[in-house]
Amino acid sequence: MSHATYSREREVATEAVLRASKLCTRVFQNLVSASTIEKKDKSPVTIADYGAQAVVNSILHAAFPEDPIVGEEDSVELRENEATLNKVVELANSVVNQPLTSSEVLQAIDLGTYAGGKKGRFWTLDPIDGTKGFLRGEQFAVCLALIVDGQVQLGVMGCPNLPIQLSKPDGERGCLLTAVRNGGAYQRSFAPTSTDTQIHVSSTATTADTQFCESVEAGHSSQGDAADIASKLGITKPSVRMDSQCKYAVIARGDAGIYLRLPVSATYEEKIWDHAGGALLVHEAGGKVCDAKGNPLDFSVGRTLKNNKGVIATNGKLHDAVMDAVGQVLASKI
Ligand SMILES: Nc1ncnc2c1ncn2[C@@H]1O[C@H](COP(=O)(O)O)[C@@H](OP(=O)(O)O)[C@H]1O
Ligand SMILES: [Mg+2]
Ligand SMILES: [Mg+2]
Ligand SMILES: [Mg+2]
Repeated sequence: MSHATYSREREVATEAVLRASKLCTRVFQNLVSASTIEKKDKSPVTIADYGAQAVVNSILHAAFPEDPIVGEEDSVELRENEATLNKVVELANSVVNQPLTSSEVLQAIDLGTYAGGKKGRFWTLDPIDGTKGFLRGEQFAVCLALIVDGQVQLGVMGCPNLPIQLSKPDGERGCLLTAVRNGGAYQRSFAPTSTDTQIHVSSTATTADTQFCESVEAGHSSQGDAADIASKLGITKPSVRMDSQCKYAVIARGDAGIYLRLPVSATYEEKIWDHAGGALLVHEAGGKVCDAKGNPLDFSVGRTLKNNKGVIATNGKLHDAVMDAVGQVLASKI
């Protein structure tokens, strides 16, 4: 089968994500302390969010000046706060080759205001997915994806705190995950000499034996519904709770077989940058992704997944059984 390999896009996206990941780790080490956590001070993650978006957008823009970007952040509040802006500029410049001025940093951030849609190609960026995980020192991810005519073609995700092997939490951390449509899903470490290893979903066909994962945040996914679904599937092990699109990564690597993200409100629309790269990773690793009604995720309708409700990702073999249980539990709700 012939297909686009997006090799140049992949190379540039990898470089951008690795540099932004380095920036995030630097912010965590220098600015997050017991006292910021205790005070629920969100300023470190705000700085890392802006810095990572500036770095990724400026690298993308230099390589592909015509490509629009749908990014989570914009510079409106940053323009009001000079002290924060100075920190963002300093941090961004600590990971890029060509230093940026403050106005270039602001402009780079605002390259992310594109509306998305079904025609042409654009990037979508979540500079830090899992902001709450970042502040807790747990999982977060820098997530970048390329969407062409409404379909995700490339996903690159940097997960600085994710162990290379989930079963070895004290082993090497920092995973770079990449998927290209019809080209497979891959993982490597952050080490410059590391090379891609192809990854695959688990082959488990028995729901009762499966590890399921969900968000840490009760406000992002209905954990009550997830528990009811797990119980219908005969799953007795507690869920693995993890922030960010690292959940898609652990499904794609076969560490877990089911990811449930069940609607908590009738009005919330999932954002495309929260799912584009992760969904392609699972698909290319041999799994399946859809919404709570079984519909494919529709990345062609703007900045949100307004045609979908919730997200279910599985290793594929378990998909029908999971959707059956989801249907029973959510029947009267969606
Ligand atoms: N009510 C809600 N339902 C589902 N997702 C929500 C939500 N409110 C916020 N989110 C999204 O959940 C993302 C984190 O996902 P998870 O819970 O899987 O870690 C957040 O990304 P950011 O952290 O990038 O803002 C945010 O976009
Ligand atoms: Mg996010
Ligand atoms: Mg984010
Ligand atoms: Mg956010």
